[in-house]
Amino acid sequence: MGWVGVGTLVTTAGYFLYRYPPRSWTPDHHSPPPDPRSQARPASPSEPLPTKHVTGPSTPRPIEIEEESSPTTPKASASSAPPPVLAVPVLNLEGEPGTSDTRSVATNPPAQQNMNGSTKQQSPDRNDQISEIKSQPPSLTTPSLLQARKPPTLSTPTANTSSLMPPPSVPRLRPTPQPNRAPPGLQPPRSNASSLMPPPSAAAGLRVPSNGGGLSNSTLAPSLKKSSRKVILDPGYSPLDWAARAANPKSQLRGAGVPPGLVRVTPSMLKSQNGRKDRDAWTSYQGKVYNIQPYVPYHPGGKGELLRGAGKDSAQLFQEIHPWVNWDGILSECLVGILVSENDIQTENALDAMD
Ligand code: HEM
Repeated sequence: MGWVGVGTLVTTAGYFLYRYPPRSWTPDHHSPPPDPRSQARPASPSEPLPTKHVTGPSTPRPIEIEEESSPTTPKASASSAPPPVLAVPVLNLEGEPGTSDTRSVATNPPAQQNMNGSTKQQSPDRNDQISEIKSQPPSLTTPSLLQARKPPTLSTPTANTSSLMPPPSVPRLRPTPQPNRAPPGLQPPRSNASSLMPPPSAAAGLRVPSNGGGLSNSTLAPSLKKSSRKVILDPGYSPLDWAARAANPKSQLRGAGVPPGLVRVTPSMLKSQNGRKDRDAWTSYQGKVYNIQPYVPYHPGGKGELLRGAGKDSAQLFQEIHPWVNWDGILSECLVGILVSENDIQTENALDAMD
């Protein structure tokens, strides 16, 4: 692929250099040479091509070569084969202009036919002669070199028409790697540690990760999946109102008739405290029993939700719905006692009886 591209580039460049510059050069500078060239051509007009090509404007090119290497070309022709040598340069130089010159449409088809037929037959001779010419006259100028290189391009006559197209990809524009950094003024501000913290909320001080651990997928799932089931609390029952009430020692949040100090609560006792029949609602959480009755009007989830855990352990429900809520921070003043088994109470009562 690379060689093909290089070859196409060379051929196109050579073609343009050959086509345009020579026109300006040949008529201006070398008007006389065409005559000798035309004279030299008749010597080789064994084929019909040379005659047609003589009319082509490409005649001056060979003249340039002859002018520079005119003494050499006759020598080469004399050494190898005089008549073919003279004919070969004429054919090479004239073949291109013959095809390139579009003066008359009628001349083109024969020129191509001649090119096709002649190139196939004469291409090896041309190459040999061209190589001889190159080797013999070391003082060949750049245009001569270009002309010598052109024959390979002429091997494909269609390439002349296609060569009119712009060169494939001579100027390869490599996109300069632009730095991704934006101007200093446009750079986004670095996120501080504070920006990553959750926004403060009214109950922020009351929320802590449950079990002292970080948030897990299970903890975030309920808040993302379920819509808010919060209820509209009555005036005076906001979280702040509850905090104020909990801070008041006269509130007696543990319930009336509860002895001071922690009470040993059996499962049967807990079950009886279900909030019915004018009894306070107790619930257990992590081995501790709380009186949740005073918190019912303050519960953001509503009375019914909170009372679902009345008379039993609410750890599972609590963890499923809002594990981030600081249970102990909210209900610390509602702590009644600790949950014990029925056997423990019986043995204790037996020991008390023995005393
Ligand atoms: C049987 C036990 C409980 C159930 C079934 C329950 C149910 C609920 C429900 C459904 C919500 C609304 C959640 C939402 O916004 O989508 C809620 C919110 C809340 N509950 Fe409970 N709850 C229970 C126990 C408790 C307890 C014992 C406390 C206090 C220690 C409490 C404090 C809260 C708080 C602070 C919110 C607001 C949460 C927030 O704003 O993110 N809940 N509860």
